[in-house]
Amino acid sequence: MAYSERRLRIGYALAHKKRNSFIRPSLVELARERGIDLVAIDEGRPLADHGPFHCILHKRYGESWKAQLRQYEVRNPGVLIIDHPEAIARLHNRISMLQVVSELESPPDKETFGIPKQIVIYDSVSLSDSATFSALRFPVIAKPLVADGSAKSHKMALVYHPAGLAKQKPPVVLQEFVNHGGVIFKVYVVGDYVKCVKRKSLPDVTREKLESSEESVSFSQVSNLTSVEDREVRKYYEKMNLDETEMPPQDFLTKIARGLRQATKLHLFNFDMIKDTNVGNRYLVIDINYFPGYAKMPSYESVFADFLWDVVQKK
Ligand SMILES: Nc1ncnc2c1ncn2[C@@H]1O[C@H](COP(=O)(O)OP(=O)(O)OP(=O)(O)O)[C@@H](O)[C@H]1O
Ligand SMILES: O=P(O)(O)O[C@H]1[C@H](O)[C@@H](O)[C@H](OP(=O)(O)O)[C@@H](OP(=O)(O)O)[C@H]1O
Ligand SMILES: [Mg+2]
Ligand SMILES: [Mg+2]
Repeated sequence: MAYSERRLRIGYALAHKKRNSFIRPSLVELARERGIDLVAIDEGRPLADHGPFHCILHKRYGESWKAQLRQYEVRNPGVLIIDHPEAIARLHNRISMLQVVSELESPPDKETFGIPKQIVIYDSVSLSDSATFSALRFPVIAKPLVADGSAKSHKMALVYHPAGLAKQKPPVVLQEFVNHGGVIFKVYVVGDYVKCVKRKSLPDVTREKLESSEESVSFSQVSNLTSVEDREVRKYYEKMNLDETEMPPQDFLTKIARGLRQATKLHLFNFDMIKDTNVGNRYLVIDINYFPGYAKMPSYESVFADFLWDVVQKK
């Protein structure tokens, strides 16, 4: 790629934790060498007092912030907002998030994709009414409906039996648990760039396990776990070899990523995918996250420098 004399000014508005994990010196330096200046947007001052920017990267919420972005765009029609709050909001609800996947056409390839069967429950009365969840097979995962990045929104439970539902807090999504060999594929999307990595996931649930287990078990952010306390689970991971798990084909992932990008109008997200062990070559998307932990992606610095340069040129 030819980098001209032109320099790009990219403003970023990120919460403290995100800023620390994403805006690393290695990113700032590589971007600078390639003619891109990454400039912090100070939360304590109005956005209008900042700039000018070619592009604004952000993961910040709230009505005031949304209004400021709208106003900034009106006053600076050349600025590129990555991404628009209305588009991001779709990922803050675990039903609308996966609805996008269901609307995509699964390619007539060897591999197919979809989402697990799920329902949403808004009140405690329905949680104790077996008619509500008669269409679901247990175990299920109870996930908070809201997925806004808060610690609460990551708190889940693997519910083995209907009796375990009483403890769950509506509004909650009940999603069928699908055995997938304990490996999850995290597919990072940065514009046209698509990179898949493997991570540890929840272990498969055998029939014996289902019969002998208590009603439910709580967990949070399994794929980011650094230590595992449960002895049985630890043994499962020791036996499982992540390296031996075959990656889904890149062109298959690229097609899904492109479909999701077009449908959501988002540039920066990742999606979690599992492979159903009971159905050959059937993949299920279970989660989509806006602006995920990109620094865990190999060479994220150059991927972002290329992306920012290209996306501003296209505007
Ligand atoms: N339907 C499912 N079948 C099997 N395992 C699942 C299913 N849904 C979720 N999991 C497991 O639970 C984990 C957490 O679920 P999910 O990804 O929806 O939560 P999250 O808190 O939004 O995660 P993230 O940290 O990626 O935002 C997954 O990484 C996977 O290991
Ligand atoms: O990259 P993966 O493994 O998918 O996990 C990410 C979550 O999905 C993101 O939601 C986290 O970012 P936020 O804490 O800003 O929501 C993000 O936090 P990070 O950027 O601080 O690493 C990660 O935990
Ligand atoms: Mg996830
Ligand atoms: Mg998520």
